[in-house]
Amino acid sequence: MAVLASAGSPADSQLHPHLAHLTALLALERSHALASSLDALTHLAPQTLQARGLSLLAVRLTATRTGLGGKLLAEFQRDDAASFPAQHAFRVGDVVGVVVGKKRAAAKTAESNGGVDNNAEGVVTRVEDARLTVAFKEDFEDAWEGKILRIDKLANDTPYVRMSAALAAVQNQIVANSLSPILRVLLENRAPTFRDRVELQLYNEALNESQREAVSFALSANECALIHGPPGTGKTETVVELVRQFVKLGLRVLVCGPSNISVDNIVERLSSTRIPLVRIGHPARVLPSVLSSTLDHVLKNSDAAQLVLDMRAEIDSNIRKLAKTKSRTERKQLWQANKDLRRDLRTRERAALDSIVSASRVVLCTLAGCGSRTVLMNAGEFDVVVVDEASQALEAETYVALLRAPRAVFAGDHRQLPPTVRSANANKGGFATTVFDRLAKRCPFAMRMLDTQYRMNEAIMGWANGAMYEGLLKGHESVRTRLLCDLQGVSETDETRAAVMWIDTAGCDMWEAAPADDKDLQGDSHSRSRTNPAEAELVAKHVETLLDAGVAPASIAVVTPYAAQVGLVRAELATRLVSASSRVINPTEIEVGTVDGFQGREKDAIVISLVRSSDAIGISGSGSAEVGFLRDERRMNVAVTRARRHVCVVGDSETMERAGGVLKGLVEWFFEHGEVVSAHA
Ligand SMILES: Nc1ncnc2c1ncn2[C@@H]1O[C@H](COP(=O)(O)OP(=O)(O)OP(=O)(O)O)[C@@H](O)[C@H]1O
Repeated sequence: MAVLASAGSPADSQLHPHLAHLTALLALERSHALASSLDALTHLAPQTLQARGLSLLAVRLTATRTGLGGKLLAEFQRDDAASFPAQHAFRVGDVVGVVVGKKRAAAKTAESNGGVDNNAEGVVTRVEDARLTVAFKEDFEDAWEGKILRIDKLANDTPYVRMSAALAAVQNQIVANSLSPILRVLLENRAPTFRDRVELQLYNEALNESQREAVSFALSANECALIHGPPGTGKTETVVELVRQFVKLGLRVLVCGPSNISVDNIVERLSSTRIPLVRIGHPARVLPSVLSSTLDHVLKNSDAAQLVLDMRAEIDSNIRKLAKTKSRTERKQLWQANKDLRRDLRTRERAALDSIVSASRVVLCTLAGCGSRTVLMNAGEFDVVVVDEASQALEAETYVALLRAPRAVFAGDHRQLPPTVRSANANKGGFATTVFDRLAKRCPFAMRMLDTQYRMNEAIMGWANGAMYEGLLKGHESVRTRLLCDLQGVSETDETRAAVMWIDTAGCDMWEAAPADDKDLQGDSHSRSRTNPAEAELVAKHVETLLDAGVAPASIAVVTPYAAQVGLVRAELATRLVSASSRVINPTEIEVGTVDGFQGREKDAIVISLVRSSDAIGISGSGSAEVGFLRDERRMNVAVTRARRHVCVVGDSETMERAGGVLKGLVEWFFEHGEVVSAHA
């Protein structure tokens, strides 16, 4: 890959085999992720792109302001000032590119974002009916003034660039023999070591025994420790306590997760403590509740902000003058003045940002965010990195964070789904295997499991406990017997009294629909191809029964492994619920999604549509039914453990039993411990 092959890179013979393998897989994944966007942008007609929601045509620059970091905040509207097409897919946080005219220049390679030879890339900060606001690092006003423009949604290449750079940096450390202790454990197969424990003075006295043990154990790790948190066991609570303990010891902590939401969950809980912390990340991409912890916000309220206020005022006054000036020469001068002012502003703000970051005891950002300039400036200054949702993080992206500290704690659950990998070949090569997976397998002694869950009725927990957690999980007494009928306004019915239920389609000829294209066995495309219309009807009927008993729509979610089934269930719910005229329910309040998309979430009632149902067709030579990626036990684990009070599986028990393994066990457990109803009933 480009980064490893660059000047000063090690010779092939010095490449660490595992890093070389990861680098190759990263290249596959990156080109797969960028290819579809690149293809569309360079080969589809502008009108087609607009119809698909990927481009906005015939727009103009209507206003500019100066945002934090000297960024140019540009507002765009359609030339006719009308609303944007309803189907557009532009969202806050998206990376977009602006082109003068209607056509994009032909792509060169996938190396630049989307392959376009245009560097006017920005991040969407606001989406309104007829106005789009985008933040740019550079000035483009003079190029866009008075012109008809086109805005395209681009693939975000930044994470891939940062992962590449991290792998190359680690490789260089190997050559220089300067690997940090945590990287030595990972890449030289050294065993993690632990020091003597010290007595703990907890901030959160409510932590249970296993949470306390996990905190104390992680504090004693010299290189790394794993905190295994099955669903609802208070992983985040534990991580928050751990971070506070690290700070108490005088350490500087970098807290990361693979997604913005994983980071924000911790920011939300940590910000109520008095620890000086800062959340690094584009404000457009963070939860509104944590905005006040973002670097941009802290900067705005710092002393340094005063210094730059005058400069901003001058820029904005130039912008006002520009609106009144007709002279081309004068306009050019004003643009140039603003360019210079913004550059100056950026330099000053950068210095201020760096001083805020270095004064923070705790810095929080995504794993890929650790490769940003702001964090890089502080490289080497962190004592420990804490990675939450580590079992959802690509190994390559984890290295971006691991380069910043000698020691790490990983929290996650390798019994739930791994990170999504789009390229089938990268997946086959093991790109979804996480650092957490590797360490949990190689060094189980470096892991502590949280054993008390605060989410599920005991019957819901039961199957997952046996199948995934060696029976070590306990239900806290506050949740052990919780049912839907205990909720206010919910009446007692067979359904609301049942924690675990199976609506069985066996023998009902409710077959799955033939896949549209079964050739592509890559996870998501494969999943998109399966539906089961009769099952969708049963799901909608069950949801209606729950609503009739008084369960709130927002307390119910439907999950299914197959993306195509999501659409079918939504349509079925809309038809069924809207046609019942006595009901004042908006069917969209009931969340319907894929199992993969619902990881990390929970609801009082979960209805699972299994989809797969076949008789002789699809039975393999071994006699087991072909059930595709439903067989992944981690997917079933995630599906079932989203529920607090009620989980209802709608599916064909015969097909599942023939599939064997975890699915056979699921049927047996539900049939023994739950309410079973035939779809015939
Ligand atoms: N020791 C405890 N005593 C009482 N409640 C607790 C305790 N630890 C966690 N909880 C509660 O359990 C719930 C789940 O906790 P938390 O969000 O930390 O879990 P998690 O493991 O991060 O969840 P997920 O499975 O979604 O990753 C929260 O409502 C939290 O307040």
